[in-house]
Amino acid sequence: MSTPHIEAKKGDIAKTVLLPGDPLRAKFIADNFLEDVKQFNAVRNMFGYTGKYKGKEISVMGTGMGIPSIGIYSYELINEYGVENLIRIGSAGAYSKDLDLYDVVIAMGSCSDSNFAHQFDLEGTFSAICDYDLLRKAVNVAEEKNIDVHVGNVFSADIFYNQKSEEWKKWEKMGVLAVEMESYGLYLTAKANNARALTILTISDSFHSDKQTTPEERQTSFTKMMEIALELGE
Ligand SMILES: Nc1nc(Cl)c2ncn([C@@H]3O[C@H](CO)[C@@H](O)[C@H]3O)c2n1
Repeated sequence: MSTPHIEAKKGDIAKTVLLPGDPLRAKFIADNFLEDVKQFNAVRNMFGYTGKYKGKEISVMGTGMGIPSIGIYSYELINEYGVENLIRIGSAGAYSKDLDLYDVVIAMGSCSDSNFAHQFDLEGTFSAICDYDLLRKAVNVAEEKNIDVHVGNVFSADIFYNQKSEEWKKWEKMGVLAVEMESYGLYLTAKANNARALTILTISDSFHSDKQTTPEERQTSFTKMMEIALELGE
């Protein structure tokens, strides 16, 4: 079997899947953390792998950047391959001045300027939230590993280079911790298709300083969020 975007056979993908935006980060995780690794996807170079972490089966696959892209992959993983737990691990920009580079943020909720929710034709605004059990497990794992985590709202943007350069300050005033570009699409797709989802982010940029991480660091470091997410396999 296959889908328009994933060439895996039924049974190739574990019930829990880590979802970095960058397929090369998926390869990094497979190469450095998993055993008995099998690659299940290379369509459009959106690499996907299944292996074992501490004896438990888990998969990792890139999603690409943006809500449309993660909307495609999360929908097919849930509905064609029976994936139950979808855990995005990615980078984000800090809106909150309390966040430093490499801090870990867990997105309890996700705001957006996306139209992705229009498909559900709701008379009102749907609150995109993570799965509570996954959130609770992730916070417990972080405490056990002495990893500080910031849990709260994020902004899932459709635009990276926003011409309204001061727009982010309005979201900061509402207590939004950070900005990324996928969690909103993941949370809506998971809720609408009876799956569980969580987003764990590492701060790679800040709106309060010019400090930046390099693309190479973004691809290979950020291991704290990986270590938390890998423990969430069932
Ligand atoms: N809008 C936006 N802004 C900032 Cl400051 C970001 N820092 C990291 N990302 C994430 O990294 C990619 C963009 O570089 C996206 O997948 C997004 O999720 C960011 N996305």
